[in-house]
Amino acid sequence: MTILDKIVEQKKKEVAAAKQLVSIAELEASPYFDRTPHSFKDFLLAPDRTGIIAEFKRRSPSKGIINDKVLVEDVTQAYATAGASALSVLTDEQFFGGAQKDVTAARKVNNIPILRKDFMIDEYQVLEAKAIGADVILLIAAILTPAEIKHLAAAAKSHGLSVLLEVHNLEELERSIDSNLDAIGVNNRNLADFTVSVENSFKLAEHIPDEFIKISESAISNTKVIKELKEAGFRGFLIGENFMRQADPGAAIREFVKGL
Ligand SMILES: O=C(O)c1ccccc1NCC(=O)[C@H](O)[C@H](O)COP(=O)(O)O
Repeated sequence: MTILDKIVEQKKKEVAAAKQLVSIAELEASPYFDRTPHSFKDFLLAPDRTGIIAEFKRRSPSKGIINDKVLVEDVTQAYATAGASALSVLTDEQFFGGAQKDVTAARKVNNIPILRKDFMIDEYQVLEAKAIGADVILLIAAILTPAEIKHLAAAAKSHGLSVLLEVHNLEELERSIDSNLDAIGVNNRNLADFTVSVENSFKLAEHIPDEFIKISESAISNTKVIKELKEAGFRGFLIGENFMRQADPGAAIREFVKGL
């Protein structure tokens, strides 16, 4: 069983439990439910921002604890002030040490798009994303069928949320394209064995249709590679560990953007 299988198995249990605890009517009663989300595309294409999607990530299956000493409000505000185009906040607790309340805490102090970073398998989680104040959801092709992607992307759109599809190879990309997607992210981390290679983004770039914003995800640790990715057509750069492993992730992003 791969780590991804384990995460999905756990996620199914969590979603079933959440449905018993919080009804859809209660999610819809959240003060954030009627909020108009920020457009992921608009912020990624804004010339005065960096294209960086800066991630708040306490730990991960591949690295264990990365940083559990910092506050989500402090780090995400520092990310936004440094020029991040969007924030990514992990809400998976078991494997990443995240929480849904982290998104709401980041929402209260930031005015740029927030990606609810989790393993989405059910429409209920899309409603949760809206209720906690997120603007963007992630759909991971490796764990979803084309029909599930279509359904979840349409559900997100109907609530004004942007949709980022994550792929790892050409087969996933070709079977998952859908008109309700806003952006396609190439994950440079193989989620089955955790090996990383930014080459994966360069390899898949030309296969991503132009109507979708191209995003490169994971293992981005220097500004030289961002310049090369931009030349290959990428407009978004999802960076977590490179900032979060520092005692002060805000200082780390400030230093990083000087090199762009
Ligand atoms: O990061 C992991 O170990 C991981 C393991 C299994 C599934 C997903 C995983 N990461 C999710 C991500 O996609 C990254 O958090 C994100 O792209 C940022 O990557 P990085 O800059 O390398 O922290």
